Amino acid sequence: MSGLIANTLSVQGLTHSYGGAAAVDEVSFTVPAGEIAALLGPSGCGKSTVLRAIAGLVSPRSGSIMLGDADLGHLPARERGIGMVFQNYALFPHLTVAENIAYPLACQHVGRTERRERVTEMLELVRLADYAKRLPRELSGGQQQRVAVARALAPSPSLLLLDEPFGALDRALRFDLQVEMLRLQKTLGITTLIVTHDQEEAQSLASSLVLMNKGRIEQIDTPMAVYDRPQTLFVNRFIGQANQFEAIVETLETNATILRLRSGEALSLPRRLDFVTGAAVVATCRPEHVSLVDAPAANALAATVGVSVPLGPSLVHDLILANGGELRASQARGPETLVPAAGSTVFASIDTARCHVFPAPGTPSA
Ligand SMILES: Nc1ncnc2c1ncn2[C@@H]1O[C@H](COP(=O)(O)OP(=O)(O)OP(=O)(O)O)[C@@H](O)[C@H]1O
Repeated sequence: MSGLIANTLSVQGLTHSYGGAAAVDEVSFTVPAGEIAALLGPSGCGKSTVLRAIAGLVSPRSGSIMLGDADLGHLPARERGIGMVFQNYALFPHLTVAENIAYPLACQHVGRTERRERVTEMLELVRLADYAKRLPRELSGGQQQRVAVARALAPSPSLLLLDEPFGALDRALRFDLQVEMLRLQKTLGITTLIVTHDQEEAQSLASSLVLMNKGRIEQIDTPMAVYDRPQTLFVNRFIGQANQFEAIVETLETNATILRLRSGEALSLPRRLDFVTGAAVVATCRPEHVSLVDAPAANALAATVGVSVPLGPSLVHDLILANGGELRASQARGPETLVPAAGSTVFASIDTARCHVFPAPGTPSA
């Protein structure tokens, strides 16, 4: 496609409330020109409200939304040059595939010949050239969504907004369409913002994740950084899996910190944490940073095997700690890997260099 100039999307201090309660509070982020960012967070955290404000479908109480040099806040929705794709496709049921794609062009009074050329180009782009004359109900869910994408792209928008675009599709099809979407986005180089509550989808599509919770931003980072270096307990628990231990900071040394777990055992971390002695904290570790050993050792917690489940290339163990708490461990699985019997006693060795420690929720610094 020619003529597309990618623009940076910049959202600053966006705040909105429906009635009294704040739905979005001082949200700021940028999506660099030509990149994909994902707005990610649990249901009700305000993702769709941010998207609707950018699209011009709600008027935020305050904040600015810029696309390149254009202040979108002063433009009506139809003049913002934004393509949108929703979860429910929203195709016109009585129009053919070609007519659906041509519709926004007709609204813009694009001439018949140019319209036809553009529809052909879009159908080829989403690989549906043979389906032009079909009605939406004669297509699969995945094909309907590709038509919705083609229709959004037909008027050459400067920004593409996707709201849970693959939410209605099954897992395998979702993956196919995500790959397809990445190919399209790379081909067109269009600045794209996708809203999803599916962390895998966000991680596979976006170069940057904007993590939201209760109307606020918790962290903005690359998918790898939010997984490896979560800044809050919420992010740590929302992205991937995390075992959690309530603990007190017992000793702070130059290059080590000893945490006393609620269960009475100690964990020694090979770095000095930025807490005071006696602080209530929550330590977390990913299942892949817990390994099973058969003898007591430093940073190894006595446990009983609840169940061990092979999940593709991994063997996942659900362990029960001496104090009744649960702990999940995950190890790479080979043909020779022994599966421990349920009820057997093991020691769960925690890689404390990979643990994260956060203020306990409810403490003054949390
Ligand atoms: N039209 C509305 N009127 C009143 N409250 C609303 C309206 N739309 C959303 N809300 C409220 O605003 C908050 C944020 O909603 P929003 O739809 O932006 O969240 P979301 O993160 O997109 O959720 P989901 O993933 O479930 O779609 C929620 O508490 C929701 O109940």
